[in-house]
Amino acid sequence: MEHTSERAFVRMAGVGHRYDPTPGSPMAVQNIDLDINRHEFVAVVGPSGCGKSTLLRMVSGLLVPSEGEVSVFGKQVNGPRDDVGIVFQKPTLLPWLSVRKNVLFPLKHKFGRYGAQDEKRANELLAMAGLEAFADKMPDELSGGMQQRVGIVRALLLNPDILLMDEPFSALDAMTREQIGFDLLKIWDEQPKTVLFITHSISEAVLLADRVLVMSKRPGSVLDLIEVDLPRPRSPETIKHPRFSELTDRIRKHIYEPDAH
Ligand SMILES: Nc1ncnc2c1ncn2[C@@H]1O[C@H](COP(=O)(O)OP(=O)(O)OP(=O)(O)O)[C@@H](O)[C@H]1O
Repeated sequence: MEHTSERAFVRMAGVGHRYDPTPGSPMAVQNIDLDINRHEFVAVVGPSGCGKSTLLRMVSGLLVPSEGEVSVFGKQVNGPRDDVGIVFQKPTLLPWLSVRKNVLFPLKHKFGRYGAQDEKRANELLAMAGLEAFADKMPDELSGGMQQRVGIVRALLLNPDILLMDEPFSALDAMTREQIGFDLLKIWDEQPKTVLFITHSISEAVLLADRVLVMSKRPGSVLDLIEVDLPRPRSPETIKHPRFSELTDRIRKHIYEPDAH
């Protein structure tokens, strides 16, 4: 029997989707073959509307592909999964709950209650995200960057195997964005997860990921899958690495000169 650790943790095989089921209607994404290893960090870049979110929704199980198959640990995904945490562009915190209670809310929603152990873990994760002093504050007392960190901690508290992030930092200013990226890597290093991370920022993709999936314009397919062979831990120094500009240039060429390939 094949050993599970030798299998791709997330596998997309011939995956495609059309929102309009009428035969002959245009595909949103097509022919996606991608294996993601356990605890790998894969970033997805590509032009607007190429189907990045569609891809992410198919991995989450919220969307069933009209072609091909998505599987996790060898089991086909055919409905919403429990072991997936999702972080969107906006954290949508509940304004009437404190930061800690916001973070604990999904547990309460899922199991009807949470215990002292959960609160302890919430406090640990909040500390890891630099939010220790803000746990009892209300969301509107926090900056946008802090609120987004709360959203990430909330997704991590359920300890999902897979973390899906859909342009999680795009509403943030450049400085906060870079810092929160490094904070995410620190958390990922301490609590490894399989991450699928959508971004419009080529440099962010290279700075954070193990591999970058470059998608073509609609219907989105795989243009390139780039191994980011930059040393870890990544830091602001990584940006000065000559390989960093080589990799970002390669992606930029795909995006801005797609016909050259
Ligand atoms: N619910 C839907 N119904 C019909 N068409 C949809 C739906 N959601 C997305 N689409 C279409 O599918 C294509 C891919 O959309 P998707 O949101 O996955 O792209 P994206 O790469 O994430 O875009 P962006 O970078 O602008 O966020 C787009 O052309 C979009 O209009």
